[in-house]
Amino acid sequence: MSNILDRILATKRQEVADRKANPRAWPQPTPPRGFKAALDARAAAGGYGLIAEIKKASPSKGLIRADFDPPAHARAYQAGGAACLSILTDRDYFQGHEDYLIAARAACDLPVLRKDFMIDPWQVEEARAIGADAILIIVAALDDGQMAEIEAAAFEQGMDVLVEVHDAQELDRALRLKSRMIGVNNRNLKTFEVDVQKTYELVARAPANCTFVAESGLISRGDLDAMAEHDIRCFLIGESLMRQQDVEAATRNMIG
Ligand SMILES: O=P(O)(O)OC[C@@H](O)[C@@H](O)c1c[nH]c2ccccc12
Repeated sequence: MSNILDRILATKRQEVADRKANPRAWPQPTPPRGFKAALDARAAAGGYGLIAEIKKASPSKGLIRADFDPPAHARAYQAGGAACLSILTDRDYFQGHEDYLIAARAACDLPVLRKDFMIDPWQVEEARAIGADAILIIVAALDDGQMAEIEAAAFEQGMDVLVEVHDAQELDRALRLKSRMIGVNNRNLKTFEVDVQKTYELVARAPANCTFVAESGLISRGDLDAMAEHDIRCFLIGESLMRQQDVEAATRNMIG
């Protein structure tokens, strides 16, 4: 039985093959905006470093936001105090699009993570070409050699890398890479189960010199304050902000 992550990766392999065969031409992007530096600056100043996600839909929740407007959401997140953006570009499972990233990034000054399933360094070049300032490496999706190759491609383009893990074994593998920006996804991508305890479990095993990001299932200011007691100050939040009519106010209430 294949799980949802396996299905997504199978679709992605086909998509990448099609894109390589019919590449789009992109305008020259502006230089990378420091993604990790923006997060670290907020945490160092005693605040919360928020990666606010622009997500229309997901395989676990279906449609999340009907009046989906990436540039407006980008401006609202920035005005509400977010440090960075995460923008889903996967079409088949998240109703994302690379044009959403281009439009959202042009509408604000925040560094942007291309949230997609990276399986090939070719996608890293494409990510930079559309303006991404950081990419995601999902440890559960790749072997060590693939991860290192994708990371090297990103660094070569001046981008940061968020390395995403879900258990202690994946964290050990993540720490063999060079990036010191580690995300714990509280959602298991194979079952969709969400358990914020994952963050608490793994923060204890992460080295002090890394930017540690708690991801998924964070709903309230209280969730963040509880994590801050454990020195977790950076967060990736999508659904709970995207569901609010007033995204700017919701963002400010979450981290202000
Ligand atoms: O919407 P949430 O529960 O706040 O979660 C955001 C983000 O963590 C989630 O979208 C995510 C984390 N890692 C991923 C990998 C692929 C797709 C999506 C994700």
